[in-house]
Amino acid sequence: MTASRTDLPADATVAVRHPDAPAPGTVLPAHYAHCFGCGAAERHGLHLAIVAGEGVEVTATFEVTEHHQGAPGLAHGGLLASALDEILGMLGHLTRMSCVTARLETDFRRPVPVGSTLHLRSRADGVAGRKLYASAEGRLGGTDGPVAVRARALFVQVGLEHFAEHGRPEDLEAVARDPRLIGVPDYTVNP
Ligand SMILES: CCCCCCCC(=O)SCCNC(=O)CCNC(=O)[C@H](O)C(C)(C)COP(=O)(O)OP(=O)(O)OC[C@H]1O[C@@H](n2cnc3c(N)ncnc32)[C@H](O)[C@@H]1OP(=O)(O)O
Repeated sequence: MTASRTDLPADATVAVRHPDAPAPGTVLPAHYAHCFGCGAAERHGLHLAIVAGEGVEVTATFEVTEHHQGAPGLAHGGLLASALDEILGMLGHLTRMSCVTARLETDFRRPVPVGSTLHLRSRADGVAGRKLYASAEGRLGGTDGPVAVRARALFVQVGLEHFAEHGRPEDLEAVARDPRLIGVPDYTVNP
């Protein structure tokens, strides 16, 4: 099989849970109130409530509704990838790395019907310099249910200037006025 750009490199080390990471079972704060994946203020968002697990692992449940359709009665694949991206990105809460998705590889194994509950789980597979490698899955109906979607991802650690330089000015100004819109702790910026 051809090597993938999300394969763990030989120099990768184990991802370490930050000593100040929220305890297992804690619902993690949204990293941004208007985030499509986890923000409560985003009316059209997924509103994922993501829970810290043991080690560098998080979980969430995603209720698939008629607003998530791609084909009649079935979830849209891009939207499922968004849910996986979100639960993968939230691993940064546990490692205290401010990361953005560089690569996301998704396998769609089964159709996901409207009305189903997708049980999402992600975990960090390793770290190499600024790169965090992680994988995630979504199971239908229960944590032991059949795997419907699976993803592997590479996140790259960025400094706060990434957001300051590239974000839309009015949104950055809104955050400056109300810092509570950002729900991340003090991240480690330089590894
Ligand atoms: C708080 C976080 C919450 C997360 C919320 C959910 C996640 C998201 O939706 S994030 C939004 C979507 N993602 C983005 O907008 C990111 C857009 N991309 C970028 O800004 C840049 O390409 C970025 C930051 C990823 C990398 O750029 P840059 O900082 O210049 O680093 P660069 O030197 O190119 O790459 C660093 C390393 O990653 C590797 N890399 C970068 N992109 C990729 C890729 N697509 N595939 C494989 N490897 C890659 C590089 O090869 C390099 O490896 P090495 O260190 O071994 O040489």
